[in-house]
Amino acid sequence: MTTLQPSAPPADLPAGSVLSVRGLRKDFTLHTIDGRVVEALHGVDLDVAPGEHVALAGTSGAGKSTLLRCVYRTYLAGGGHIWFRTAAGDLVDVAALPDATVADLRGHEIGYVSQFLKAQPRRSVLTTVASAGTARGMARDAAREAAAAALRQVGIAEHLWDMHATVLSGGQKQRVNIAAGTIAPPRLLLLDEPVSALDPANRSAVLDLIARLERTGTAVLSVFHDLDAIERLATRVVVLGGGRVLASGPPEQILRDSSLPLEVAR
Ligand SMILES: Nc1ncnc2c1ncn2[C@@H]1O[C@H](COP(=O)(O)OP(=O)(O)OP(=O)(O)O)[C@@H](O)[C@H]1O
Repeated sequence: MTTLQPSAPPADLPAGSVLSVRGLRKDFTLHTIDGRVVEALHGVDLDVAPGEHVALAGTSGAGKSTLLRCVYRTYLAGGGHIWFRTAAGDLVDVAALPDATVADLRGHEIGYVSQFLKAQPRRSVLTTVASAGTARGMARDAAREAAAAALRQVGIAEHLWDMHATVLSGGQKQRVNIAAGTIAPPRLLLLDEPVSALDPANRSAVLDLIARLERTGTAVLSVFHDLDAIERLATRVVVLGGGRVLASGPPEQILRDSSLPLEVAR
């Protein structure tokens, strides 16, 4: 994978932010359709502070998932910077870091939970969650204890813990996924529709867990297709449209602004 050229962080980034995205651009070239270019992000700026939960909103195709994937470096940015403040206090540009450093950050400081669990074959539910903890530096026994607590919290019954995660239902997998993604809370948690397959009771348990993480200082950048979840959890909503930031503000203001292109369900 290639990387952009590293550069020094600008002096005017907010002092306390965990994440400061500046001028982020991303295009996709569709080689199978005559090299057509899809312009997904056109120069996005946003900041997330510790304990802050920034929810991305906007119509389908606005660039929300692409933004999360650029921050996690699943996609390489086409331009701009993704400044991340590490636990050691260094500001690093995720868009320009070597792959090995990105892998290390993912292991310890930046978590990503999508709507799908990538379950390893023949690995039990408890081991799936515990190994996410050991990957973040927890001792084996502590990770198994924390995994049990996280599974209880998201309502996965004990008789399921020794089953292979691959055989669970969609909603069960999604809850195992969130337990694994939050077992050792990262400094920055990226959430891409983490409750899309859940019934109301389980959804509520997962939202409680995310709220608790925020109170312990985890910075969250999320996509929820659900106005309730945004109202309950977000401290700020950033509305994207056509790959640009259209508006940013507190949920109570943004979600009631009928002039904004929001696409969320009640
Ligand atoms: N891997 C890809 N290859 C080509 N185009 C892509 C790719 N990923 C995203 N896009 C395009 O980038 C644009 C933004 O997509 P993205 O998935 O970020 O939107 P979104 O706001 O998350 O939408 P939704 O709410 O429907 O999930 C869309 O036009 C999409 O087709």
